[in-house]
Amino acid sequence: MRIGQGFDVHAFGAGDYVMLGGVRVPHTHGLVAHSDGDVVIHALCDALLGALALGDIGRHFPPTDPRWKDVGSRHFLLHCAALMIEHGYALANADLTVVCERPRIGPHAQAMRENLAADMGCAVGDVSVKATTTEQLGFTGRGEGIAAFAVVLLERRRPAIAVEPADPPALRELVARVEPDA
Ligand SMILES: Nc1ccn([C@@H]2O[C@H](COP(=O)(O)O)[C@@H](O)[C@H]2O)c(=O)n1
Ligand SMILES: C[C@@]1(CO)OP(=O)(O)OP(=O)(O)OC[C@H]1O
Repeated sequence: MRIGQGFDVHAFGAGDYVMLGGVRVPHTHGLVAHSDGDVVIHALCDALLGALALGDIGRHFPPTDPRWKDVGSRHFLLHCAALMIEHGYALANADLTVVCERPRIGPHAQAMRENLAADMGCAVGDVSVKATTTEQLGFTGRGEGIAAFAVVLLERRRPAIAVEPADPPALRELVARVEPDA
């Protein structure tokens, strides 16, 4: 078994929605980022990479690389899930906490869980999405941005297989064809 944790922050900027867990959530602001700014997925990617001791999201997708400009973060998650499979691990469970005053996360948590589970090739019941405010304290409390924490546990459930870096549809096909309980 391997454990990993991840943390990310993005500041609010211009816009009228935020991407969180692959869900487009209407809001009074957007998130400033090189990619789509999905702070939930970035924290989850870092937790997966941390569990595998493979560095961090910026090592795999440098924020200076124009290829990742405005890219949807589910691409990054599929890549990390493929690395997990390549190294012979499956997700036991993931537990995520989103920290912000607004937007409210509760109404969107189930849709986020479904997206994240689909991208990691696991059951929705293995992915938890929680939220909290910081009681108006600190940068999240002042409404300056969103923070997210992720913890994952990986189980060695299958032999390692070779995975070539690939486009999102190919990564999705790879994740889908590996049964969660295989
Ligand atoms: N952005 C958020 C923040 C919180 N929630 C939900 O509200 C509950 C109470 O939050 P406190 O910070 O006052 O403890 C929390 O447990 C979440 O269920 C939310 O949906 N979105
Ligand atoms: C996701 C990446 C992609 O270039 O950029 P950002 O969207 O700015 O997000 P951040 O969490 O600051 O950095 C990680 C980068 O890999």
